[in-house]
Amino acid sequence: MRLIIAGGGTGGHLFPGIAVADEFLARSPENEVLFVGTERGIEARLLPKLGYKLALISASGMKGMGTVKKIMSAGRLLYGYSQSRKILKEFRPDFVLGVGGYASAPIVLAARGMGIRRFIHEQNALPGLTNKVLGRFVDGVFISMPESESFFPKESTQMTGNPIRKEILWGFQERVRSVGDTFSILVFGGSAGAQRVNSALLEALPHLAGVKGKLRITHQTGEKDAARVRAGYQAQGVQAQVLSFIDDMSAAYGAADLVICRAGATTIAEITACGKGCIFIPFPYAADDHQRRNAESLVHKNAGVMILEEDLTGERLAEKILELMEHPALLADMEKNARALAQLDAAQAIVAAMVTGSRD
Ligand SMILES: CC(=O)N[C@H]1[C@@H](OP(=O)(O)OP(=O)(O)OC[C@H]2O[C@@H](n3ccc(=O)[nH]c3=O)[C@H](O)[C@@H]2O)O[C@H](CO)[C@@H](O)[C@@H]1O
Repeated sequence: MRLIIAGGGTGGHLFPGIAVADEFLARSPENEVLFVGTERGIEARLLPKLGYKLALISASGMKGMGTVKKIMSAGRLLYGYSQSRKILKEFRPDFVLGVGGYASAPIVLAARGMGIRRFIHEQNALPGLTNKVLGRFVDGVFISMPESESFFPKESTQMTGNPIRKEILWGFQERVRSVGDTFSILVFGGSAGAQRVNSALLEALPHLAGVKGKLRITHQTGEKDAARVRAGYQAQGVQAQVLSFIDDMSAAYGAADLVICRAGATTIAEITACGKGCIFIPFPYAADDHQRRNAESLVHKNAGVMILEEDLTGERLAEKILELMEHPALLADMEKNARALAQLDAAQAIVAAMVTGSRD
């Protein structure tokens, strides 16, 4: 069988797609997967390294744009639609899965026009514009959080969870925690890094001076901020491994006693799968403030704590870190509650539903 996985742009859309692709290929040596995305998305950088084929189409978003840009964007989507028809004719997939991001729209709609079975997966508590529209034109909608159910047709929507890459699932079983008197913190700001989170950490360091010898920090900054953040740690004499992107998230989660991060949906799914205590700092400008909703789904179950950006100061962040460092029982509770929310079989459920054509 052949499957097209369309969409991406950011890691939060792409990585669940990769988890589904791995599961689909594991089912039969005859199965084939083709990804479809844009040259600007993270897919163009990552998929070739992983050995996946990627076809590029033209697409861009429209939300929040002026009239001229909207017209240009509509033109790109139309062109993307005709490119998608060509890809579908050549690859002849049995089904198409849109994983969100604007690149999924042209191909899912072209699949509809050609009578090819098509599905979408929504990672967030509040769906993005692309998926809200596509939900009406697909055979099945897979959701990750119950909060998004009401945005899609009831009869074709299935709660599966958010697929997690196998290396992260396996890493969870092999995780290594800090030994002795050290405390490991993993800081990352979603797939692109987050300048505001980076600054907050640097601002927190003076308030953590009393424990700085115990801290082992791994900090992902995003491409543009690595040098500044590295210099910030050095200036304050705090040991930290500063990276622009972390390729091996499994090891990074495994080693962490505490995670400090944004609240992208795929991050949230991984935190639950790995059972990590977490301080979430939602990105306040994500569409419809969906990161806050994502974080709340854990915070309301005492499976994480949240600091909103409007309340974020170095001092506040340091206070939370110290509280969790000094009260391991609080952290252990959070870990247990996070793990209870994990849905570890999302990739299997999605592939099973697509292959059998039935909701299971
Ligand atoms: C600003 C914005 O709108 N971001 C959205 C985007 O976030 P973003 O792309 O940041 O996605 P998530 O936070 O959900 O996931 C990040 C993914 O990147 C991986 N990772 C991250 C850092 C790193 O160095 N290495 C690495 O591999 C993580 O393990 C995870 O798999 O898509 C998510 C899923 O639709 C949304 O919930 C987010 O709101």
